[in-house]
Amino acid sequence: MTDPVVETEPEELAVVEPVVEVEPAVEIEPVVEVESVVEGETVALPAARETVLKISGLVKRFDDKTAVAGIDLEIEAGSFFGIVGPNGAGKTTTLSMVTGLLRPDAGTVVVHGADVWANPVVAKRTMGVLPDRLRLFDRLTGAQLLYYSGILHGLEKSVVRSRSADLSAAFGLEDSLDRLVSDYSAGMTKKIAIAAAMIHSPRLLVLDEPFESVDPVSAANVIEILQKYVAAGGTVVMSSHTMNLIERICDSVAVVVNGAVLATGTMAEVRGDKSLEDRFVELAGGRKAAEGMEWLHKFSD
Ligand SMILES: Nc1ncnc2c1ncn2[C@@H]1O[C@H](COP(=O)(O)OP(=O)(O)OP(=O)(O)O)[C@@H](O)[C@H]1O
Repeated sequence: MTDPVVETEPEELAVVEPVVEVEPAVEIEPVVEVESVVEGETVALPAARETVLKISGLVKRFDDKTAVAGIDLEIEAGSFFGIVGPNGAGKTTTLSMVTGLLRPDAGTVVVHGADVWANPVVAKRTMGVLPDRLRLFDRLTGAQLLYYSGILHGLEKSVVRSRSADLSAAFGLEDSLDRLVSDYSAGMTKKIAIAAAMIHSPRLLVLDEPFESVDPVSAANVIEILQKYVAAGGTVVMSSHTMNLIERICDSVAVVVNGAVLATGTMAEVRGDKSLEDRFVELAGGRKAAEGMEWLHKFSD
């Protein structure tokens, strides 16, 4: 098969004035105040926020292994939602079914009213996805990957160019846009993949382990971009093993163990009076004592 020919103008991209602000997502009112009369007094009540993502009865089996055993979650617009769980808990399997990459055995996923499996074109239009294991077209340059991502989402070329410039500046990738993505470091690959997921300003970003391999300075940068996106009404759903990071940046969380949600709610509700890490370890079945490894303490030479 011949390599795809992509029309990009990297030189032009490089000279565009970089703007660090990422364009805000599709505008959604973050919190709506409504007037309500209670016993003669007028008080402001927060209106119910729109549900962006509704996961109902999601199940996935691989032969005799049940990876996801009936997950229900409802995520509101403007949430920064973290999914945490031990290795093999079913986080990636769940997010793959949410984003239309893996067909569920049972259950439904509805994104902004559109069923991901019954109405995939509409549902996927409102989503930006950072998949597990970075399934990217890595024989493209960074500029080409951003260009393709924008054009495939139906953006005008001029919009793709200006957003590519904004994103590459915001993610610190301006000097690497002409290099093949396959030659990027793990952290750079993650950043270009997140940038590609954001280029069409989706209402919902689903990010599987977005900060794995990303250095602390870049992570702080990416977090700031995501926080501004959420403040503008966008919604982030991300998985991570890094408890203090999730605790710091997410307002809501779900703890998934053995394919089931053991706790979900606001960060304060799930954490209680503990740290998220202690609560997580408690829900995940406690720490394992490292016994039976005495051979490791007697060196073979
Ligand atoms: N394609 C597959 N074929 C067979 N088993 C699979 C497949 N994908 C996942 N599994 C199994 O499903 C379970 C859940 O895996 P999953 O990758 O969703 O976990 P995870 O919570 O994302 O783990 P980690 O934190 O280690 O990435 C595991 O037992 C895994 O071995």
